[in-house]
Amino acid sequence: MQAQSMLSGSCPNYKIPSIPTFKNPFFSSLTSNPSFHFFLQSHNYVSFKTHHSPCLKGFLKKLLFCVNTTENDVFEEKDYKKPQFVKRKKLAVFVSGGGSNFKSIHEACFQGLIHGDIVVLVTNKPDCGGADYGRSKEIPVVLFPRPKDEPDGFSPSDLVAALRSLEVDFVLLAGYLKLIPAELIRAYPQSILNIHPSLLPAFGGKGYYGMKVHKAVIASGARYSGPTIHFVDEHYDTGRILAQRVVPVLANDTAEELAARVLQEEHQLYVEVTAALCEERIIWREDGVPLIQSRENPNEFS
Ligand SMILES: Nc1nc2c(c(=O)[nH]1)N[C@@H](CN(C=O)c1ccc(C(=O)N[C@@H](CCC(=O)O)C(=O)O)cc1)CN2
Ligand SMILES: NCC(=O)N[C@@H]1O[C@H](COP(=O)([O-])[O-])[C@@H](O)[C@H]1O
Repeated sequence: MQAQSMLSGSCPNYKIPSIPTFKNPFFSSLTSNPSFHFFLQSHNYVSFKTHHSPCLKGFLKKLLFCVNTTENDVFEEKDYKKPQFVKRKKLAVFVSGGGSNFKSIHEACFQGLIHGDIVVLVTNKPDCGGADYGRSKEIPVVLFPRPKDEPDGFSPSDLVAALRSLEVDFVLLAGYLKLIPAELIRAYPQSILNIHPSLLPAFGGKGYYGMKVHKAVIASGARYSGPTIHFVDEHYDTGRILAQRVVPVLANDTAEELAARVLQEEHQLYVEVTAALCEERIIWREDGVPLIQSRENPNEFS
């Protein structure tokens, strides 16, 4: 039996065919069914609990295969009587500056909006605002990369080992201004996100960071800008785009005014995306485009 795509949260790293599949009437029966919901099972788990109404029971058994399963792994119906659990995730955040995105994510974890915890802060600027905030919250602060001619700081292999020992699940770059080495990217495939303050692929790449981005946007005459969250690959800002928000660029905007408008959207967007990441609601389309599955309506993707 050919492995088929699945849509529940019970099997991460699954692939789905291109969007037309979601017009399949089965999906509407799944999500329109009032009994399909999930709730926070405990501090450690988010559970996807499906009260098996008759129409749902058979449907789930047919549908819920993962690409990475074989016939032997077909989930038995009994499996679906037990709620599907999602483990609380461990996050590493990388900063170089003020750390307002880091703070937004940390606060969202504390408020229960993100099913995860920040277990380490990594920075190349140990005296930056983000590092100060991390220390004030008793989050371990790690220096990376090791500055030239300085004994402190981690090498790439040290950093990977440290993240592994802390059981980090995902890495979030939030205003980090150094190139992430291939070693770390290999160690965390499809698990490193970055937020950039323009609508990539425009105004991205080497030299495009902080106010430089907003100045270039205004100078270009662009009428819209906004944050992009993308997966990180070996180059600056070329990884797969996961989410964007659009804000207007006003005729008399200064770079500072535009930066503030974009940053406000960044804070909301990074919390929403990190929440989806920690709830395993990121789904990879067959053509390699990552999508976010709606929490409220699992057959809706954005
Ligand atoms: N492997 C990757 N590493 C990083 C990425 C990425 O996409 N892949 N994103 C950056 C963040 N970023 C844009 O979002 C970015 C940061 C810095 C630069 C840049 O030109 N940096 C300067 C040095 C600046 C400094 O040290 O003050 C440079 O490399 O010359 C461009 C884009 C984080 N890492
Ligand atoms: N190219 C990377 C880049 O420019 N990142 C940008 O740095 C700022 C960090 O602010 P914060 O430290 O207050 O989160 C944010 O605007 C982020 O998009």
